[in-house]
Amino acid sequence: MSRFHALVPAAGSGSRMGSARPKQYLELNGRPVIAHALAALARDSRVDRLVVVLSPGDEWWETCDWSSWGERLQVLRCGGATRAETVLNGLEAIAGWCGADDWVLVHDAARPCLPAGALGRLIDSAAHDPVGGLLAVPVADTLKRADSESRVAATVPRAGLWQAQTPQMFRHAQLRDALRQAGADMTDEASAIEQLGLRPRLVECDSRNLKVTYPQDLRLASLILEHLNG
Ligand SMILES: Nc1ccn([C@@H]2O[C@H](COP(=O)(O)OP(=O)(O)OP(=O)(O)O)[C@@H](O)[C@H]2O)c(=O)n1
Ligand SMILES: C[C@](O)(CO)[C@H](O)COP(=O)(O)O
Repeated sequence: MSRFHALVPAAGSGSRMGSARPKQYLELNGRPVIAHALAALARDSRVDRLVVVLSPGDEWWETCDWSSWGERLQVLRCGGATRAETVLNGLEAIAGWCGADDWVLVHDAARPCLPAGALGRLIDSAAHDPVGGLLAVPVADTLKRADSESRVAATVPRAGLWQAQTPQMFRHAQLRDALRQAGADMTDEASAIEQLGLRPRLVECDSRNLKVTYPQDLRLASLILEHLNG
């Protein structure tokens, strides 16, 4: 039977955050951002192992206390120059024990507020899908395409447009093959799967599952976590 594993790319530098330490290690309601992301995944008992992929030069992981996690949490230091490289390196590294048909849920270290219900819905629906799927949010605002002078060149119809989030859940071997064939600049796993001619399932989530990208996102994440855990 196929198992479920989480793979958390955490080798980014957080350039848009502009902080002294990578954003996944910034303190958020008493613990690092990445600890919230891992805890959200761990809450679903179907998730077997949680694999974190760090940059080889990461100096921050060891400064946090992971002693309560035990062997369910595994740490790899094989992150790459792009998110896609980090994920591919992680998939290659776990190929020794991860079954080809096991499901891998790739989740950003920088998404600390994943609601339990959304994770459950993703696993429930993608596990019965021939391709797999991802959490995403239907676009809510009117969309403008800008010209080079920041003037509106066009209004883009939003019907059918979704914002991709994580987790993104695909079978190990298929995702590894897709990422091997795709360029290193793919910004999500679904893009690589789409390049195989497949159509990942969109599973609706909401804006609580934000990615901490800019400084103001931390305050918002803090409030969301209080609401989720309150
Ligand atoms: N070479 C990289 C780049 C990104 N990531 C991870 O991918 C997730 C989402 O990426 P993003 O928000 O773009 O993170 P950063 O690359 O750190 O941020 P920025 O683009 O602002 O530099 C994060 O968990 C980040 O650590 C990674 O593992 N390896
Ligand atoms: C995978 C992702 O979280 C989906 O929104 C995202 O693509 C991460 O990278 P980005 O460069 O910040 O879009």
